[in-house]
Amino acid sequence: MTTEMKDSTQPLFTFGIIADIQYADIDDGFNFKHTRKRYYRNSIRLLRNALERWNTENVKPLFILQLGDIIDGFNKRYNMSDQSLNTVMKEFDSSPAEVHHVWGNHEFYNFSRDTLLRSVLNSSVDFDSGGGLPSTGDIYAYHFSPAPGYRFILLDAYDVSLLGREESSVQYHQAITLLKAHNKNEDLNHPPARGLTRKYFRSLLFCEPRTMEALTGLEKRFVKFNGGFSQDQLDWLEGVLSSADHKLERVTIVSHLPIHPSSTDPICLAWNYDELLTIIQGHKSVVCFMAGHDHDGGFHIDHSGVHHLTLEGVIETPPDSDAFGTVSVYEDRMVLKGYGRTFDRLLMYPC
Ligand SMILES: Nc1ncnc2c1ncn2[C@@H]1O[C@H](COP(=O)(O)OP(=O)(O)O)[C@@H](O)[C@H]1O
Repeated sequence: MTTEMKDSTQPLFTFGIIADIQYADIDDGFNFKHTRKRYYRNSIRLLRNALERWNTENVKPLFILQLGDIIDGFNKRYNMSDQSLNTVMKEFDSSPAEVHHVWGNHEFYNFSRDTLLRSVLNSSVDFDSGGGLPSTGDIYAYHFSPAPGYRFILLDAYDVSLLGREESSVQYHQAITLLKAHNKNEDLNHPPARGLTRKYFRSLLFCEPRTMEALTGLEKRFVKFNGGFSQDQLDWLEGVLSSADHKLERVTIVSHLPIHPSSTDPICLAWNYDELLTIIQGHKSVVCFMAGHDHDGGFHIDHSGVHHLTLEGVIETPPDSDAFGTVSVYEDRMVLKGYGRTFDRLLMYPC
């Protein structure tokens, strides 16, 4: 190989990914169902491990994607929200690259939407690449292009939600109407009836979509700790993706909530995941969708060849392990190098 020829093993660029740090200066605990241990103090040590790794990689990441739930909701109860956010952001000071922050439910347990928009967690302020924001001012979504031919889009999965929205807002009204139509429980964090198993569902392939959703447990997503994407945001996304198609870009979309039922426990899905899927499957530029929220992680390649990666959560990762990754971007693929609980994955672009 001559020196002029491009070395195909050398990535065009790399980036880091990490999800659900949920830091709090409190003793270890458990998730709601008491099935998973949560290591609240140690999560900052695992973030440190990730940053140390990214700082010592041969090819330093160009940016880091922090996929939401950076501090835990318990901070609010102990009046430690600002203090804990400062602690985590101090760790990020040693980041070798710019950090893009996604917002999850725990951001809204700690802060109002207005506060978040004015906070260090609003990375759109630094990285909006010109006209990148939806026209409605308080949707936290933007896109950026770290290298020619590549675009990343951050979505606001709590745009229509009971979390972070004023009760008088249109979005709150839409959220409560939708939730109550699907969830009859007094406590809206408690999911609606489970539905039947997937095995039984296979024999019922031809039933109505709504019945199918109930039977497969997809209705479980209608809980207060999830949210959805407004029509304004979907219209904006359509526009960004049409432009990316036109420019023959490779697009990766990120949100706190996963949008493919096969990439997560359905209790973690965005409410209108189906509308998102329809949009991204209609745009050939999209190669990958990354999310957090389901701490067990998940992965699926949909019928359009789009990769749906749900990253394992730091908060439920034992102190002797890790949960983060470095993604190397090539002309025909992305390669995820996972650490600890996070798997290595080859993400070939759809043809
Ligand atoms: N089955 C349930 N019934 C009632 N509340 C629940 C249920 N599952 C979760 N919650 C509540 O919803 C919120 C989010 O749940 P949690 O498991 O802590 O989510 P996360 O993974 O985002 O931390 C918490 O306040 C939790 O207590």
